[in-house]
Order: sequence, then structure tokens, then C-alpha cells
Amino acid sequence: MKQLKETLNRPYKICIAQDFNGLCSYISQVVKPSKICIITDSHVAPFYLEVVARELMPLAPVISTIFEAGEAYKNSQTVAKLYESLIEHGLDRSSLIIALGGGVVGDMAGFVAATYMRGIGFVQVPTTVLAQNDSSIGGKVGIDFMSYKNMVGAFYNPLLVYSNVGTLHSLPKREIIGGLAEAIKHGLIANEALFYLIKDKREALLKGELAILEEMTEISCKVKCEVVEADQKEQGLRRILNFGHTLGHAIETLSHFNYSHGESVAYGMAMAAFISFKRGYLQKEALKEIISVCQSFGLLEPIQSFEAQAVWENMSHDKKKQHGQIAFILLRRIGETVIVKDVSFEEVEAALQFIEETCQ
Ligand SMILES: NC(=O)c1ccc[n+]([C@@H]2O[C@H](COP(=O)([O-])OP(=O)(O)OC[C@H]3O[C@@H](n4cnc5c(N)ncnc54)[C@H](O)[C@@H]3O)[C@@H](O)[C@H]2O)c1
Ligand SMILES: O=C(O)C(=O)C[C@@H](O)[C@H](O)[C@H](O)COP(=O)(O)O
Ligand SMILES: [Zn+2]
Repeated sequence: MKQLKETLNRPYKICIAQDFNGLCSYISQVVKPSKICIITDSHVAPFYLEVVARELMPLAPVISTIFEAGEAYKNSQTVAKLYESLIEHGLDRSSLIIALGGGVVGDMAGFVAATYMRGIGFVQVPTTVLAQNDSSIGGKVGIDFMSYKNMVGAFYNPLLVYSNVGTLHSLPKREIIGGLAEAIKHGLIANEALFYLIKDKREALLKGELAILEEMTEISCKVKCEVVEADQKEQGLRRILNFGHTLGHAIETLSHFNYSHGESVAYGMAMAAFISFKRGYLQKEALKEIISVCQSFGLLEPIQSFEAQAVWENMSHDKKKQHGQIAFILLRRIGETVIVKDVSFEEVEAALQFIEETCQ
């Protein structure tokens, strides 16, 4: 009997830059495409489509397709339109997709790349704090389906991630703050120093100072890479990246995307921290610190009221559920998680009441 070494886990580079100057040369090091299709959304296109297309022209003929911005469009109808566009433009397996935009573009263009002709190459060019710190890395691609987040998708790695932090100059403040929630998450689950860096550099981050954004992004990416390298398909350790998401995804969906992904994750993290405290895992001071840092960024604003039963129903479709039990990520301290499988309805109800009272 012979055993073959698993070779599916192909590594890819993550470049963090302050402009698009290196994009073409980095892509040409990993692929020689016959044609390039830039997939982007209606908010990002006016800012960056032309400059990215111009940058890539020496590599191959460039076409583009633009969809309506927003989480409400991260669905199968938009994916169908994207497939049509690729077919009309004659993209084949030697073609390349560029995902230019935030997490919505990255998740959806990545899913299209994973499934079109059973998979063609794609490059992540993230333009939000959230996408540069989190979603462009790790190969989770997908779309929302029915009332559930990312219900249909794949694990499909990009060929390259090229983050230009310079693009954050045009990002609305609300989106900067939402994206910081995922960087705070990386600090809370695995890197206390990152959490305190974000706390200490609040003003510079909110002003959009590139040096600190770059530094935070690099540390945040390292945290995520270490976890994903150890467990690409979320069989164990990777579940910690879902801290704040079991409840956060329910809030995001039940608010009809009134709260952005990052804002919802912040509520979810506060609730998970509260459950951690009630169970005696997390010190009260740490809970207060987490709430206070989130609030200092403008996260955890007064929250609309949600029916505990509706939240419970929505979270029952969480992808971390196995044999009827949801793996729920809690905190032991800032920088360390604990995974439990028995969070009850009553704990969720109490956590909802806690954030309603805390976020006033
Ligand atoms: N795959 C993953 O691992 C992963 C991780 C975290 C989040 N996500 C997903 O990411 C999505 C959230 O991503 P997001 O917060 O980037 O949202 P988004 O993609 O909707 O971007 C937020 C808004 O900013 C606009 N925008 C993007 N870049 C801009 C720029 N530079 N200048 C001006 N406007 C710009 C967008 O058009 C949009 O209106 C959610 O769907 C979430 O589920 C995926
Ligand atoms: O990369 C991961 O793993 C994450 O969980 C990162 C999350 O921030 C992200 O929102 C992810 O899309 C959630 O995945 P899901 O499988 O819970 O939908
Ligand atoms: Zn997330």
C-alpha cells in the first residue's frame, strides 16, 4: 500500500502595499492568464476599476463586470449574472478572475471562480479594512442563501492576495469601524498584544493613517494565517475565527443587513464575552475592557430589540453544528478561547438582554 502526500494545500502570497504598482508583477509570478475579468461592485468601480484594469493590461486582455454593492446582493441571483457575464466574454480555464472590493466581492467572486468550469484561478484585491484583515485570506468563499449567512460555498484559495491599504482613504468611516471589529476579534482570540495595539492606536486608526493600518493588517493576517494553516477546512482550531459569529450572523440576517457584518460580529463578541463571564471563564474586568474598547470605536451602538426565539432559530443553522450540537466559541481571557457545545437558550436570552442594556 502506498500513501500519497496531500498536495492540495497550495500556499499563496499575501502582499500588503500602499498602491497598485506591484500588482501586475506579483500576479505574473503566479499565473500567465489568457484573459482577465475584474469582478467588482458599484461603489468600488468608480474609484479603482480603471486604475486596476490599466495596471493589468500588459498581462492579458482585461474585461470587467460590476454588480450592485451590498450584502443584500451576495446571493445566487448575482452569481448567475456573473456566470452569464463570464460566458458572454468567453472566459475559459486559462482565464483569471480579480476580486476587487470588500468581503462581499471577495466571497462572491471567489465562489464564482471556485465553480465556473469547476474552478478557475482568482486573485483577491481587497479594498476594505475587513477584507484586508480577514475575508481575503483563508479561502472561505460563498453566498447567503434563504435567511442564512454563507450557507452555500466552498474552501477555495486565491492565487494571491494583494492588499492596497491606500484604497482605505475612500472607505466610509462606518465601514472602517466595522472592519476593525474583525481585527479586534483576532486580538481577542489569539493575540492580546494586537487587541491592545488597536486600543492604543485608536485615533490614528480612525484617522486612516496608513502606517498603523498596515501594521495592524500585517499582525491580523498573521493571526489568521496561523490558524488556517493548522486547520484549513474548519474541523477544529479554525472554529475560533468564528468567535462572535454564531450570534453575530443571526443579528446580521435578522436585521436585514441593517447592521453590517463587522457591527453584527461586535454585538456577537460582546454577547459571547458575557456568556464567558457568566460561566466563570472570563474575569469581569476583561468583559468590561472588551465592551469599552469596542464602544470607544463606535461599535456596540444602541441595538434594536430581537426576539430570543428568532435568534435561537437562526443560529441553529450555524455551520459549526455537528450531531445537533453547535461549537460555541467563548473566551478564557483576552487572547485565549475555550470551545463549548452546550450553550442554552436561556444563556442566549440573557446575553441579548445584556447587550440591550449595555448598548444604550
Ligand atoms: N470569507 C471570509 O473569511 C470572510 C471573513 C469576514 C467577512 N466575510 C464576509 O465579508 C462581507 C463583509 O465585507 P465588507 O465589510 O468588506 O463589506 P462590503 O464588501 O459590502 O464593503 C462595504 C462597503 O464598502 C464599499 N467599499 C469597498 N471598498 C471601498 C473603498 N475602498 N472605498 C469606498 N467604498 C468601498 C462597498 O461597496 C460596500 O458598500 C460579509 O459578507 C461577510 O460575511 C467573509
Ligand atoms: O475564516 C474563517 O474561518 C472565519 O470564520 C472568518 C469570519 O470572520 C467570516 O465571517 C467567515 O465568513 C464566517 O464563516 P462561516 O463559515 O461562519 O459562514
Ligand atoms: Zn466575520
